[in-house]
Amino acid sequence: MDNIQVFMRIRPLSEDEFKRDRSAESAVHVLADNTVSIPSQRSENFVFDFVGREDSTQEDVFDAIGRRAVERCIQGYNGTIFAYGQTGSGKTFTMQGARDEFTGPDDELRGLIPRCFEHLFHRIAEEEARTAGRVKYLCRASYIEIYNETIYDLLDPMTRTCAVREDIKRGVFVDGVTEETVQDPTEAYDVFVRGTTNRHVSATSMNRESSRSHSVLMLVIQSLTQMDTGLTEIREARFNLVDLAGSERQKLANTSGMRLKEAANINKSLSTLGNVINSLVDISNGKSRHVNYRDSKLTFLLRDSLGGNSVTFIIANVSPAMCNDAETASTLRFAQRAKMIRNKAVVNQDMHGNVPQLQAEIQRLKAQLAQLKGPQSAGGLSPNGTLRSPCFGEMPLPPVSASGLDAAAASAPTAHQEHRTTQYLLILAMRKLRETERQKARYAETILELRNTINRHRRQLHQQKMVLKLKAAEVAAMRRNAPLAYVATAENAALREEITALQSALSAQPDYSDLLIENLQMREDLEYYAENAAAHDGELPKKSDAVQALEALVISAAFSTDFQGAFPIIPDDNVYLGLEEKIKQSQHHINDLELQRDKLEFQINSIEEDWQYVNDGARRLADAATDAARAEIAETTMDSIVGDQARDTWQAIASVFTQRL
Ligand SMILES: Nc1ncnc2c1ncn2[C@@H]1O[C@H](COP(=O)(O)OP(=O)(O)OP(=O)(O)O)[C@@H](O)[C@H]1O
Repeated sequence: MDNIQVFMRIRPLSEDEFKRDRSAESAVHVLADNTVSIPSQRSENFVFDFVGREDSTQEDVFDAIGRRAVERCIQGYNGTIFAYGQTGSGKTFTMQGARDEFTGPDDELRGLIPRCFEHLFHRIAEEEARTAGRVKYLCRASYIEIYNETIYDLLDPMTRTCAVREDIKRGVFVDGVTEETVQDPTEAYDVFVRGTTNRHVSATSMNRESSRSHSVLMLVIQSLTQMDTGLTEIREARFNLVDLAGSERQKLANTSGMRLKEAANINKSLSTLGNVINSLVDISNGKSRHVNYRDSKLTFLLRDSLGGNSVTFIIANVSPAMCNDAETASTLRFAQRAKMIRNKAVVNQDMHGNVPQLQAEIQRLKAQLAQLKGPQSAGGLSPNGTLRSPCFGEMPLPPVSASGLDAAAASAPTAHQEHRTTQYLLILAMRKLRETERQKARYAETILELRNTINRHRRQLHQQKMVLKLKAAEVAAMRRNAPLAYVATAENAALREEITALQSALSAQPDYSDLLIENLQMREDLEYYAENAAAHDGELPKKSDAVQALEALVISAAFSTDFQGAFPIIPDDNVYLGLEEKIKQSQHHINDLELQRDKLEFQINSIEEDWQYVNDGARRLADAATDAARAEIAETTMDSIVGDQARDTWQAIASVFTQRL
């Protein structure tokens, strides 16, 4: 059992970060070659297998990680390198390098991927030469992107999306993904560049950012060794180079539509990764836990890399800036936890040969078994012709022909060598048997998990139906209460009409000032007449009497009934303002009610739509005749669903139908 190896890499401070912090002080303090802390976050000390400082070169990182990973893959072990960290922390720089193009082995800034290609093919050439051609290597490369919980084939962007599947023979694999044979670093790098270009093109045309998706470059390294017996030993290692999406949590607030779905899926896949790691850490500490690998495409696909059959390396990339110290601390905590996971890597090997060769080998082995293993040994032949194994108890042996025994006796000088071959083949058989047992246990676990999920979703479905009913009742009640809204609207309309009438009456009324002007005019006239009255005393009334009379006339005229009828009453200003305020309040109230109604209707519609998709999809799944058709229905239905609960339910239903999704 080997722990996952964790390497931390601090990138140099960027210009923007320097401007923002106005300081070049690093948030990360390197205390020793493998120990760091973040004082501004009052963090504990973090201990890793290797700490790459700001001035670490790409060559340093390759020497610490890439070279070791390639060596293990050449021997037949699975290997994985993950680059983890917040957006902009240097994941792509570490994995790919500074440029999108491959400028050759002299480029100092090329990353782990090109360097691994170079070392891999250099070692293959060495091994083939050392064994004088008895060992031959074959490499295949594929390249995928996981975005929004969907797998895209980056080497064939025109194809539909791919599905992750599992079977006893191949383990977990991406079904239908393009695999290209590569024979040297340039061919391998060409595959990588093509995939990267397709990723950028898709990102631009589909309006998505590469920092929001995971990319996985997968190499299958097969070695074929020709044995003296005529049999061929096949070793197969899978080497995954993974550039993860930015590890910061995506904000769901003020996000909607595709962006909301995207952010929710990134959070989901990252939190699943965190949950898987937490469960594995618990298991390493002796607790019994179920690991939910199937909760995200990434963890399911890379199941072996986390707690399984793989030599795994995690590179925790961080920024040194003070403004990123919280994210940096979070990355280091994640990496610290991941370091506790224990993997069990074994060489993946198998034997192949034609039927006569295999039959001959079996005969020879049977003979050796009969000859070399006595009934006294811990594992050996019992008198009744069965093989006692320490692991499996008594197992019946295939019949041994007399000629086989004779042949074995005749070949006594090579008995020791053949005994070793027998042991070797038996170990292989045992391993296979154990692997099958483990697989069976895993299937049983998965079935149990699915049953639990289905039951949980049944309960959720029931609850959702209840919620739906309640919401429908609420809407019905709102609709019943709608007369209130109508009353308010009618009241509002009546008030508006009243105001319009008042305004038109106001404009139709002769201006009071006109009357005053007329009054003043008349006063002037009166003064004129009064001045002349002295000359004509006795003919005209006195000036003061005339003014009084005129004023009395005006006042009495202004309040006479006839006058009131001719000029509508001007409302008081306060009444007018009060009315306007009332109208405004009614309008707000109506708007609120309408908003609430729209919101509820929208929620109900999306729930109903989701369930419609789920039901339709389930019906179509039941009718679908082939696995491929079922997988397609499962994928397209999933894309159409927005709500999380409906998605979970659909995943459970779809996986029951398709069994392997
Ligand atoms: N060790 C380093 N030395 C010099 N420059 C670096 C280093 N690491 C990262 N950079 C630079 O920092 C910037 C961000 O790096 P990069 O794109 O690799 O981040 P990332 O983590 O992959 O971001 P995303 O999640 O958005 O893909 C790039 O301009 C890159 O060239």
